[in-house]
Amino acid sequence: MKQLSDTILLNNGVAMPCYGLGTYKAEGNEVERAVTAALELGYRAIDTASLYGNEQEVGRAIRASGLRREDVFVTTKVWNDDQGYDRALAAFEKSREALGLEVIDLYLIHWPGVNRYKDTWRALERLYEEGSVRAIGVSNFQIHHLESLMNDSHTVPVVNQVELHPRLRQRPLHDFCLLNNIQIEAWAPLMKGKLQDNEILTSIARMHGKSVSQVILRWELQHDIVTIPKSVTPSRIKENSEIFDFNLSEEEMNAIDTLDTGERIGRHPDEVDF
Ligand SMILES: NC(=O)C1=CN([C@@H]2O[C@H](COP(=O)(O)OP(=O)(O)OC[C@H]3O[C@@H](n4cnc5c(N)ncnc54)[C@H](OP(=O)(O)O)[C@@H]3O)[C@@H](O)[C@H]2O)C=CC1
Ligand SMILES: O=C1CO[C@H](CO)[C@@H](O)[C@@H]1O
Repeated sequence: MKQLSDTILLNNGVAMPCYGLGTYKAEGNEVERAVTAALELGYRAIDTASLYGNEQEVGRAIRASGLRREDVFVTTKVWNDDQGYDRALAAFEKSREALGLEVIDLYLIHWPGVNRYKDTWRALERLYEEGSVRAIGVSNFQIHHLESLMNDSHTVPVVNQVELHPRLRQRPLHDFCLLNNIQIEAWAPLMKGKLQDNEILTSIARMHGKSVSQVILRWELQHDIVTIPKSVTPSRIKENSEIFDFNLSEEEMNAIDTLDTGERIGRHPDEVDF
């Protein structure tokens, strides 16, 4: 059975924890306390972005944790306003400074946007080649964005972080990523709490003496999806991480798979023109 500290091997050989903490809409002391609590509980990956305005607090909590730098996997992202070669390099310096970390583990293009993600990708490749980041990837990329990027570049993204939860399984995109050795990572893995009353989930949760959130996160892990639930509530930070002591049966996995309606809570990447 997987453990909280377990990692998956990315396509460049770097190990990434299969589970971590999201930090969107978590700011100031609240996010600092959440990251501290998570690291104390054994979380080893933290997801942030320049957009979230919390890199300083996230970095401070990581640096104060007493953990060795190599034991915490830090992801941040270049926002849409900073797409393009020069702007992305400058944005990276700001993120690195805000986090107070010399090397970032994973740097992602936050959204594909329209035309500039290839220039942004060249900037990320440079950061990777010079050792400022240990891995580079993308977020919210559709199959056609990935194909277009890979046709143009010798570097395959290690990760594609996309909206994914039982209502949005992302099967074709996940299959494409599996074929191309790109790790899928789920954002809004709990659909921001919207599935708490779902009957299939509540009945499976009851069977295992677990919560609906724990069942959803376990379903993601068993589908080999990296998951990063966000919470600033200490009891939920703990609850979400207690998913390494039970197994969903094939039948239960299939039952949760039937919840896929394609419903999104975020924007569709093809409808967003930044
Ligand atoms: N690349 C991208 O474009 C995006 C990336 N992300 C990343 O993914 C992370 C996770 O996604 P996010 O959008 O935050 O949504 P999540 O699905 O993780 O849901 C977070 C919400 O659920 C609540 N919650 C957490 N745990 C529980 C629980 N056990 N029971 C009930 N409610 C719970 C939280 O409340 P509370 O905090 O009050 O406890 C919060 O309101 C983000 O934080 C961010 O790091 C997110 C969106 C887009
Ligand atoms: O990372 C993010 C946080 O959530 C936002 C809205 O849900 C997204 O647009 C953004 O990409």
